[in-house]
Amino acid sequence: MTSSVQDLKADLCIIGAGSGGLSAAAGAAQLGLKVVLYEKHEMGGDCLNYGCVPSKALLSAAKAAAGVREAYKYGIRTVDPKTDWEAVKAHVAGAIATIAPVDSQERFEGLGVTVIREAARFSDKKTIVSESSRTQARRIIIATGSRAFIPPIEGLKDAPYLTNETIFTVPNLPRHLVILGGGPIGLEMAQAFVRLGSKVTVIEMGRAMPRADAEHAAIAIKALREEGVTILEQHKAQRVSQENGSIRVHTDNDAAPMIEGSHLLVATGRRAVPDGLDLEKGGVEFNQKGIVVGDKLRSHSNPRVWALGDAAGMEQFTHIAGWHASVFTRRALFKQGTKASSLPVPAVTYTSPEVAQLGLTEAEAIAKHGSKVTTSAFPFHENDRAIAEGKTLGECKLVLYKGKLVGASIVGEGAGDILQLVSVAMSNGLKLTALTNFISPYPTRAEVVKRAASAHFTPVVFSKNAQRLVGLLQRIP
Ligand SMILES: Cc1cc2nc3c(=O)[nH]c(=O)nc-3n(C[C@H](O)[C@H](O)[C@H](O)COP(=O)(O)OP(=O)(O)OC[C@H]3O[C@@H](n4cnc5c(N)ncnc54)[C@H](O)[C@@H]3O)c2cc1C
Ligand SMILES: NC(=O)c1ccc[n+]([C@@H]2O[C@H](COP(=O)([O-])OP(=O)(O)OC[C@H]3O[C@@H](n4cnc5c(N)ncnc54)[C@H](O)[C@@H]3O)[C@@H](O)[C@H]2O)c1
Repeated sequence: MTSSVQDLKADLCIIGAGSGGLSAAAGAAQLGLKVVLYEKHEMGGDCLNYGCVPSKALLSAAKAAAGVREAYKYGIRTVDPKTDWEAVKAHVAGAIATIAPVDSQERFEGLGVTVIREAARFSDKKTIVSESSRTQARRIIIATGSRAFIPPIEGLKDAPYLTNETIFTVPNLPRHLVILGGGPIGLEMAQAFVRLGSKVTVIEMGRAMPRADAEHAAIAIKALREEGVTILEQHKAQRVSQENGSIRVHTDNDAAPMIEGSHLLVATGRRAVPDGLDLEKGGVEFNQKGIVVGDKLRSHSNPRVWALGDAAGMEQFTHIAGWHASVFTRRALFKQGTKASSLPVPAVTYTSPEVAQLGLTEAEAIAKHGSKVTTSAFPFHENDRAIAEGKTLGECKLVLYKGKLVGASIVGEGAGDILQLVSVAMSNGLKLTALTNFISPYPTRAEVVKRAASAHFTPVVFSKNAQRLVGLLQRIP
């Protein structure tokens, strides 16, 4: 520590200026609290710099290429698209640069937040220190995110592997990208690169998209395979070796015991990393998932401390980090009883087709509630907008327990946007009838939600009893 250490007092000290930390800082500062925010790297964290934004920007470039390839289906003649990798990277960088001001130091200083661009750590239970500062705070938020988990596979650490921090700036478009992991990162990147012209092989030790509805995941996986992605399920990577500039991944499955590629992307999950935080000095308990907090997001061992986003060891999404900031604000500042589990969690994998999940999957609902679980579904191939646009692959499936919504899964074009309708209904405890009792503009894809909900009532609405009732009512003049 330098001799000129700045002593600060704060209502709230936040470590990490990613989605969770920034949302909490903006809320608290605008409510009049004195906030000190530490960030050791880039403002905006993973989502802006190495996660959601670059991945969705890359996917959009890839979708443009796919659109050109598909144009003939609509009567449009084109030539085969060519990828200018430098220009694609410029598009990705441009998206980051356009959003960056919203997360910038200047914006947060404008809100009254003291921003310190240094690594922070605990020096005791209520004090955070950095190279040039010491902050005593009434409340402390740990929002330090997560990092790519590199599994202990023989030879991997010595191989020139890529992660989400390097894939978006890789110098040349990979000739053959081998991806370890068939989760959202692996599959989004697989589709992006195959569409941009790389050969792509995904090695997954279990089922690809393991957390999604099994039927809907299968639809998306089939579509990716049809586009040329090789997806090897039930293949566990066991060893990595290098040979004449290429990388070999050796698996435990004789069907494909060795895959050789030009580049290797590791996408085998993400872990919260406490290194450098001196959590023991802060009396903050930590395990391999993250900071030990319950549904209230508050450390059991040091109640002054809260954990938000990926550091809290729950679902790893930007919208969850934002929601955690909201839970903190409601609990700590407004003394409300909101918990992290108060609302159902949406998860969307942005492949084409998208796979969007909310609350329980059908399998999870059956495991939890048993045989009274039913589903009500509607296929995209009966949706007029999908037909008109030639994108009929997909389905909306509502999961019900005793007629009450407990989950939903949608696979298809725009699934993530369409899911929001169900999210509003479920989050606000609306009855299933709420999803039938509105005028849905025609022709929209989101009509599938109304049709799936209506399908649940069809047997009753058009039953013999209903026909009898209508017959009787007709006698009334
Ligand atoms: C490739 C990829 C694609 C993704 N796509 C999506 C998506 O489409 N939708 C979605 O919802 N989620 C997506 N995610 C997940 C999402 O990015 C994370 O869940 C989200 O960024 C978590 O936010 P956070 O605030 O917890 O952490 P982060 O955004 O990681 O921020 C943590 C910050 O803390 C800083 N920090 C750490 N330690 C210290 C310290 N000691 N002192 C000071 N600063 C520190 C870090 O530098 C970092 O800036 C994606 C992730 C990846 C990797
Ligand atoms: N669209 C989105 O919202 C989005 C996109 C990307 C990432 N994310 C977030 O980032 C997190 C991390 O994503 P991820 O895809 O890296 O992790 P993940 O945990 O979702 O998937 C990792 C996959 O790697 C497999 N795997 C692990 N070790 C293996 C081995 N040795 N050989 C073969 N397969 C192996 C696992 O079985 C698993 O299916 C996600 O949980 C998600 O919350 C979200």
